[in-house]
Amino acid sequence: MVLETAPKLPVIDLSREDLKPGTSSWRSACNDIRLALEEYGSFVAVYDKLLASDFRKKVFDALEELFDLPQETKMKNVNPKPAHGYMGKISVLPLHEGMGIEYATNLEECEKFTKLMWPQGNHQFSEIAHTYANIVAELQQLVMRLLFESYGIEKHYESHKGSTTYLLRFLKYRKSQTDRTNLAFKGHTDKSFVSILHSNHVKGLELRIKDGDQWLYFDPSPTSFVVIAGDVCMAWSNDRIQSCYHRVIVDGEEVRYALGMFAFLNGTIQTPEELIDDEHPLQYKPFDHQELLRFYQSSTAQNKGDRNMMKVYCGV
Ligand SMILES: O=C(O)CCC(=O)C(=O)O
Ligand SMILES: [Fe+2]
Repeated sequence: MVLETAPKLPVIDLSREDLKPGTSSWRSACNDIRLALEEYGSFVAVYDKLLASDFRKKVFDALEELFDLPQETKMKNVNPKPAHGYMGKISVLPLHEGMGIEYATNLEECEKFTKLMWPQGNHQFSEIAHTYANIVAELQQLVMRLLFESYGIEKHYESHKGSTTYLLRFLKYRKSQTDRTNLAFKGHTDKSFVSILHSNHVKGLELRIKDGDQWLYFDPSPTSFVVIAGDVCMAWSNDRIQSCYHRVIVDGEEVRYALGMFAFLNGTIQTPEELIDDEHPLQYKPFDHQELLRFYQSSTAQNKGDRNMMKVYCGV
């Protein structure tokens, strides 16, 4: 149950004109982001870049058009990595359908996906997916830059940015006519470094803050993006940041459309030495993100849900 008295997620405005390196608003954004991620594993970023030229409406119209395609077409979105390709009626989540474009900041990848869905072509869709992916990648990079700077490790930021790739997922949720459950996406932590979620006006995303047993609900708005720390960020940060446990509930009759941008890293991931000290002894050995995904994939359903999976995989 979501308690009426539940605290709200921190909200951080990243659209401000004066948010420039070296300014006091930049320094306070650095601080706010680190505190939010350390205390909540998540925050709401206010970012207005979808609003220009009615672009946000085009995004959700495109999602509707995509999910209206026949089931056998959507099932052509195949990717062996976990939660990268089509998930839907074939999965154990009857209320949830998802599709994904890996490396979505590249136009060719968006075109490849579009060609699978619309062999006759749909130039507009690939443009929209590509533009959306790049807007949200820019937001993710801003968040990372602020976070690295607040830890005093800005010298590592460019290489981090250079090794980041993005999976864009399109999500649709609706109330089931037959099932009694309203749990559309069961509680989990993401295997990404960070994830950025955006949805239409329909509520559903709930998040649990560190060590708490209360669910906080997210109230969507056209300029709100939920930034969620994934398990990889938790290991990288030496447990300073806890990955955020979250789920999706569908209650009403309205269809919920959402988009998730998941950041993954190439190459070996290790905790920067600046984040290791007497108070924070090293918790995780260096690891590879793709191998972590394979480990996750080969785990039993029970281990997949284990909050200690990172410790089992690469704990010191
Ligand atoms: O639909 C959402 O807002 C959340 C989706 C999600 O948690 C995921 O795809 O990992
Ligand atoms: Fe998730």
